[in-house]
Amino acid sequence: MDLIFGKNKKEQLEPVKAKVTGRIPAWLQGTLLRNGPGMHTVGESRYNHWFDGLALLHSFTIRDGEVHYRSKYLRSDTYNANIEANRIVVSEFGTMAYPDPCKNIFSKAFSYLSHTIPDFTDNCLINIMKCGDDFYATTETNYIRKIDPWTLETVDYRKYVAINLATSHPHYDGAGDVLNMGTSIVDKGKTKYVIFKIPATVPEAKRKGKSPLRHTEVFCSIPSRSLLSPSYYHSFGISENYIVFLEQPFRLDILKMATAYMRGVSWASCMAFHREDKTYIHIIDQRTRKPVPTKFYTDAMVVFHHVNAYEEGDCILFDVIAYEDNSLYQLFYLANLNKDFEENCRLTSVPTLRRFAVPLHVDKNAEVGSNLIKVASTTATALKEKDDQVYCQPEVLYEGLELPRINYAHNGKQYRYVFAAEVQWSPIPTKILKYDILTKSTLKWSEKCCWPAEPLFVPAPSAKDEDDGIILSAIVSTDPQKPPFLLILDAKNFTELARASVAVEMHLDLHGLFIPGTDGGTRSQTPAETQADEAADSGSITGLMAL
Ligand SMILES: CC1=C(/C=C/C(C)=C/C=C/C(C)=C/C=O)C(C)(C)CCC1
Ligand SMILES: [Fe+2]
Repeated sequence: MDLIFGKNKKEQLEPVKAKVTGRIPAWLQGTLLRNGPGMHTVGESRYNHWFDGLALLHSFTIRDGEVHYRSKYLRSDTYNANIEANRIVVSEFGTMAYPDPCKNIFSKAFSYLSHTIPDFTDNCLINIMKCGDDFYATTETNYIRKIDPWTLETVDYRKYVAINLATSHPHYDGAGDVLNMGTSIVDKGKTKYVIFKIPATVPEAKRKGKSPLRHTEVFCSIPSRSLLSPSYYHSFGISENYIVFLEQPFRLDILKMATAYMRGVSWASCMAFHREDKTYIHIIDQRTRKPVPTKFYTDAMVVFHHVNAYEEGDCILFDVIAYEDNSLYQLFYLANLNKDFEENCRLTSVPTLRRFAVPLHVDKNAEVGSNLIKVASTTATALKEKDDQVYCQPEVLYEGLELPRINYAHNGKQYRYVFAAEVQWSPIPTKILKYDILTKSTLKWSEKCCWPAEPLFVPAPSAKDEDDGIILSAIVSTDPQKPPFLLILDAKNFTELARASVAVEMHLDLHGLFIPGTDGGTRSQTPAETQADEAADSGSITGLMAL
């Protein structure tokens, strides 16, 4: 297990050709670009948690049935400072670090001393976001990093919107505009959740060569129930007209965070799950940009991933992967992910796919205790309570899955299939599955000693059905005889179409995206082109030039 989790991975800067077996569909052309932690020790110092690892981007470029692989560490300030000091000098989720006192290399570190809420890491290890023509590596702090082979420019969200944390799971609308949300901790003492929009394109006259990020606008904000302990969240949901945000009782303690550096404790130790509290369900109307005033709530739970949300009849249905507690984050301490991990790494609650139903119009005269959900497609309930609150109870659809993906063309709309990794009592996936919400049946893929990453759906060009397309997943193995490979499954029947094996040490990644097209990855931007882009402040890049 240490091989998969704790070991530093070498970057593969030159593209290496994969050995393809089977047949890759001719229409599948593009680059699968993914992100995840790849370096867990620097010099003699080691990170405590798997989510602390330095971001390693990797990509599979598929063209005319051939696949090329490459990988590169994100040249963040954090990476550069660590490498230069030859030890960890920037704090991460589970590791508190101190700047190198001998070298004035890293200004971020020094602002720890002068701000109540310290400057966070720019080690963007979780996901990739597309913004207009640009791609960014993302994490959960205020930093995103434009991925460009020459500049690897850092972008501080705070230049455009007042937030200290942001999710690494933005949504996209039909026009490609980005919708994301973050938490503003220090805005005049009013802790709030901020939903913001970054347009994909800006009319030339307004753009003046500037990045679309300059046109970021606050869409709506929601005050935190508690000023000093806002909710932690990893994603949110959107339907055609609404946004779903869960204010869960898994919270950050701002006072603890402000003193963490002095006390020598990690950010993770400033988070706590309050099982005695409720989970508040905020529904924001995208047309009015205002929250629906009714107070909806459910029992305490921990959600990292929203799957989808859509409107049906007079209610909004939304699906999430939920836990009874926060044991997931506890299990990814590297000390647990060793040879005894089967014993050490048991989740105390299995992640379950739960469907919630929230009534959009609450009849003031409805009887207390009555179920306000009238749609026949779900057994989820929403009970009217005496103080006009509504208590929502979910329908459990499936037990034992994480890292959900859908056909994104169905995001916000009625949908049928969830692609995910199967996990039971251990957080590490051993199977990929397709769950059919309509028939409640599953299809699975697994192979001995194989550890699959999040399965990503790519639609076929002339797709008619929701599952007309393929599934891509990067697989690492614990069998030294079996090199890692990109698995390509037919999304309809889950049969293997092809695999592309590469003789490299591959890391287990977290999230990513597929960039369709034939130009990705083969052409590198020349320094002159980059300079021209930079001058225009647009920095357009395509495909694998991102690495
Ligand atoms: C550094 C930092 C944070 C980092 C959180 C991370 C890195 C979370 C990763 C989550 C993943 C990978 C979840 C997968 O499902 C916090 C807690 C926001 C608090 C502020 C400082
Ligand atoms: Fe995630």
